[in-house]
Amino acid sequence: MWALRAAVRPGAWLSRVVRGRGAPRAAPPLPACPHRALAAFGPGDLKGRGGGGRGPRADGPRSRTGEEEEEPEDAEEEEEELLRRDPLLPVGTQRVCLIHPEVKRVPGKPQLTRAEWQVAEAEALVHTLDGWSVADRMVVPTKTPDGKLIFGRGTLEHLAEKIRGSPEITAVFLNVERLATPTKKDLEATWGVQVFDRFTVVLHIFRCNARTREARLQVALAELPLLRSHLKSSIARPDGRGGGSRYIMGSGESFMQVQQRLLKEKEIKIRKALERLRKKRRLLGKQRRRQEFPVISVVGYTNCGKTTLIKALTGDDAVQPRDQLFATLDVTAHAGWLPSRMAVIYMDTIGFLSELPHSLIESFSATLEDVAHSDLIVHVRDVSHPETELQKASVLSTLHGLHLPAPLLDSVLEVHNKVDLVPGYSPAGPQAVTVSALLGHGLPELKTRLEDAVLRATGRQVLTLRVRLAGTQLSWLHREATVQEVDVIPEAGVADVRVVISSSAYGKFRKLFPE
Ligand SMILES: Nc1nc2c(ncn2[C@@H]2O[C@H](COP(=O)(O)OP(=O)(O)OP(=O)(O)O)[C@@H](O)[C@H]2O)c(=O)[nH]1
Ligand SMILES: [Mg+2]
Repeated sequence: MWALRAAVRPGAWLSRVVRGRGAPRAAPPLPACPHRALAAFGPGDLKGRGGGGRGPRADGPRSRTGEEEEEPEDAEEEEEELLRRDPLLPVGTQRVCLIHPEVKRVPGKPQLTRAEWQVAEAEALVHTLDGWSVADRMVVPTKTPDGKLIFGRGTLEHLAEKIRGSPEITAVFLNVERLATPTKKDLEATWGVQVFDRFTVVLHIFRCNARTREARLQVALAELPLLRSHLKSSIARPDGRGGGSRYIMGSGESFMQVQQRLLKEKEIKIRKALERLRKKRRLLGKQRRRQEFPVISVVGYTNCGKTTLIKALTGDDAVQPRDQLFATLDVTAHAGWLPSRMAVIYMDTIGFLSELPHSLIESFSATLEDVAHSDLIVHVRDVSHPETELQKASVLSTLHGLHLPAPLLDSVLEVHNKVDLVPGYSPAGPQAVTVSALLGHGLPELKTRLEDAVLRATGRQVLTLRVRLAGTQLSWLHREATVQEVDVIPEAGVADVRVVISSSAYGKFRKLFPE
């Protein structure tokens, strides 16, 4: 008896299914975006993040089944027009005074996030912007963080004194979700520098990192509330120069009404374009499921190492991890192989952030649709982060908000990453796998755990089947299942074949080749 090791080739069909994700293309230059953010996309990346035949290709594949709706010819030009060009933040060096309004704790109400963490996170956002640095940071108590005034008169004046007396400060980053335009203008007049809120800063980072058509349109959709608020405040100008009450000759509409109508039309167009792209994405998801590749979604807090881990698991050199918040803004698919040589697809997803501005969550939640359709979720955690537990809580609460199927939520595999930065680290529970994605430590153990979980989740099994060498059984198994090993028994004209096979494929096999 002699043994043949089965050669499992990636197969063109696999790369085809993996490829059609995301669809980045050479985007027109994005003005005023930090060089640091753009630099991370090498020239090759503009052709498609996956690169190397594995990543998404320029325009997504046409469906072989003819199910895909034809895209209108001028769709791309129309989309270009929907994307705003004027910068959200000033270009060049900025030394920011970071002001974090801290709401007094309500007794008896648990506080999930601590002020120091929120300040540290706001600082990380500032550092993501090219040329921006934090000159000073202050935690200022407030009772009304969402009110028109935020701070009382006395505090406001004290801050004004401090800011105006510090010439090195060129802007203020007020760590609130959104500032109403009139409040922003009042604060700017009092403090004598530009004032930015979290929404604008995060939106700017998103805009700079958005490469695919879907991500760019999502950003454009998230920007609409900002445009509406600017419109309202420009029209409410006390000098009356906003033109709100003037009627456009013959139209019966005031200037305000025309602008509002244009914004509404823009929103409808963006939503339509997004729906078109999402349909395409769902179709590719369906194709993947039809081919029965198990899908593993890799989720986690931003900067925890999701992309690095996928790169380590797949060996995909075109994957670009970066030390930056929100480096990944699109869900991308990458092929990998587990120890039994079963092909799987890893989905790299957008990182989570606590208190992500609302309209961004709404715009980007569709990207996480794919997570609901995966077979397994891997939750990557940066265990070297001082607030790793709070990050975990934040990720879990976002996952629960996605209304995922219960078995998927119950089977989440936790991966503790960056253990190289925590000497002697050992996880609290026995369930988590510890790795260093960067150094490649712990990956064999992780792959074994992934395989067990995938087999359990997908109802696949590892079987040894006896086949006749003369027939088509062996080639059928090669096509429809993952052949791990073939032990040929020449004298009997048969072989024992070890396969990973889904229950439906096994049913078909038994029907086609009854024993
Ligand atoms: N020391 C160490 N650094 C790591 C490890 N894994 C990732 N990193 C670093 O952490 C930073 C972020 O890594 P990414 O893989 O881009 O993180 P991400 O979770 O994909 O981030 P987003 O896409 O922004 O959400 C990079 O600088 C990586 O080199 C690790 O195991 N050890
Ligand atoms: Mg990433």
